[in-house]
Amino acid sequence: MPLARPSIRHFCLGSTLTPFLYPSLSEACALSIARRCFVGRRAPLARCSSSTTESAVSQSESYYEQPSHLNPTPDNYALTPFADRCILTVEAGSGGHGCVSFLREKYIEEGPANGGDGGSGGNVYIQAVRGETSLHKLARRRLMKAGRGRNGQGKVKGGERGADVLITVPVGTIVREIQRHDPIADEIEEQELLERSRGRTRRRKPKSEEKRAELGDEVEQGAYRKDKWLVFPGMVPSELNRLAFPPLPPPRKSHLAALQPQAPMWLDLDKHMETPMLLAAGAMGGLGNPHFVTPNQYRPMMATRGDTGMKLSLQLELKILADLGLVGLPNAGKSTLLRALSNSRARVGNWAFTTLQPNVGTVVLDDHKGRPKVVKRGRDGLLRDNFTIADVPGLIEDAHLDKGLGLGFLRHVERAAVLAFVIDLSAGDAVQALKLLWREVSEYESMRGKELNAETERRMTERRTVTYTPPGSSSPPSDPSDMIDSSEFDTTLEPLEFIPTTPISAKPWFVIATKADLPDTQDNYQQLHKYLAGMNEDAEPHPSGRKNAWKNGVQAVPVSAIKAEGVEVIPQLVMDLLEE
Ligand SMILES: Nc1nc2c(ncn2[C@@H]2O[C@H](COP(=O)(O)OP(=O)(O)OP(=O)(O)O)[C@@H](O)[C@H]2O)c(=O)[nH]1
Ligand SMILES: [Mg+2]
Repeated sequence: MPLARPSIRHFCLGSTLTPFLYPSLSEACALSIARRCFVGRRAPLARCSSSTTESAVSQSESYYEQPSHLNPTPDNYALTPFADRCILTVEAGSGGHGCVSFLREKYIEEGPANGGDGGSGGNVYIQAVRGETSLHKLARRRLMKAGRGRNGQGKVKGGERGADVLITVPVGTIVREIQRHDPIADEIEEQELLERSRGRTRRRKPKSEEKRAELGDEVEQGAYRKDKWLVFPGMVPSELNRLAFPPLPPPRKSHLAALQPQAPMWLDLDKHMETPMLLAAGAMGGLGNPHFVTPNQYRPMMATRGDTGMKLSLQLELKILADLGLVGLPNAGKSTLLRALSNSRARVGNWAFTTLQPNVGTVVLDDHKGRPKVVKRGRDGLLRDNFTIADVPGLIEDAHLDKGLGLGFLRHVERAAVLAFVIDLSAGDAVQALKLLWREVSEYESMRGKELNAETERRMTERRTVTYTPPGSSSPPSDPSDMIDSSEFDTTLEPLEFIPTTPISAKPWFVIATKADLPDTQDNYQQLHKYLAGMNEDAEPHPSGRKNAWKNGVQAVPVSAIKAEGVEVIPQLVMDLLEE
């Protein structure tokens, strides 16, 4: 399909009309722009004389025809792989097995037990880091598994610890637990239930066999369990039947397990993390045969197997945390604006839905090349030298009914501190366009509000611990062999529930009126300006129709993104609004 380029013929007329982008129209705006203008700013790129000459016409015409950074050909863009949702199964490492071994030396035929303990399994950590921008790598991997501990060896050599894994995610990722299978936690719970049913309120410390023998207690006998015990290699079944097994040692958890987030896990990683955070601690290794030496059994022929690591099925969702979110109809010029303000190479094309995934650009306020600095401090009191902008796919009328690309992408601007409504002055009534955008944004807000209520209700009724239930059964399995492999975890991807943030309508916002270089756009801008002035003076209601909506001197900035005219005022405006 041939790609439609903008018709250029009449553009030149517009550009001659906008040497300073409507200074006479908006005294207030011009004043504020002048106030915000940086000292030593570069002159606007194209300043035309008021008289339209032949040469000016042809110059302007060639300006629009010449591909440039701001007027790129549709194939001039950088597309980074992107995914903002994924399901990930993480598995903590299983413990290595204990070892059954005996000292054998010259003249010591039947030496004492000297089997080492198994190493513990590797841990799974998560870290939100600034450089990451997408979850696509995790979406492809689907399973992250920590290393298994090595088995113990003779001469009381303990097994090596399993390798840890680190999951790095972009800042702004929300992690929610879907399912959990923790065999040791289940075992501990089962034992506690058993003890409670026997009428013991407090767990008694198990006495050692020696102590019991001293006290004349009957020594408890355990039984052989294939999933728990390891016996001396080469032992035949008849020997195994004669072997007296001690009671199984109580289930053990790594001391690191106390640092794990409580179940059900819900993490909002909205800050850069200097150190990783533990998600799942590795399981303990098995005990070597010296642990089972008793006065009666000098050479125990058994050791325990390492514990199985816990498995977690997690849902990850990225909600980009940009300072400024661009909201606009398709083809309004959002991506061009992003290119004009940052070094982004977002795709630009003269058709709707050129942008299909969010783009984030960084506006450098001071590039150490003599460019004026916007002097503003962030909330932490530090001088800010940049801010980020998120450009998302365009919204259309009835997007809340899933038309166009729906409202899903609004979640990327939902957490932005400031919103900019990008309105195309050449595409009909700007006021109507602004109202339409706000209508869709309010629909999104009410949708999220309902989700929040449902989520609060759900959390109130939900049990604190999450247990794994195999498909088709209503109660958790009692036999560990019933436990199902992680590959059978339910991996349906539902949108994550609402995380309470500032309502969108309560965020500071302003309007960027684009394509101000085109002819016959001044009237449209004037109408928009009048409407916003009326709204600021309470003569007009807020376009969202909400009560506590923000309207603290909303401005409309006329710009020509394609020529980078008028965009210089945006950084200072955003920095001022970021302080609101
Ligand atoms: N004359 C003029 N044309 C512009 C301006 N800004 C953008 N355009 C043109 O408008 C068309 C659409 O621009 P985009 O930046 O792709 O618009 P968008 O809002 O990102 O569109 P979607 O990604 O589809 O939502 C392109 O042909 C741009 O060259 C402007 O300030 N003046
Ligand atoms: Mg775009």
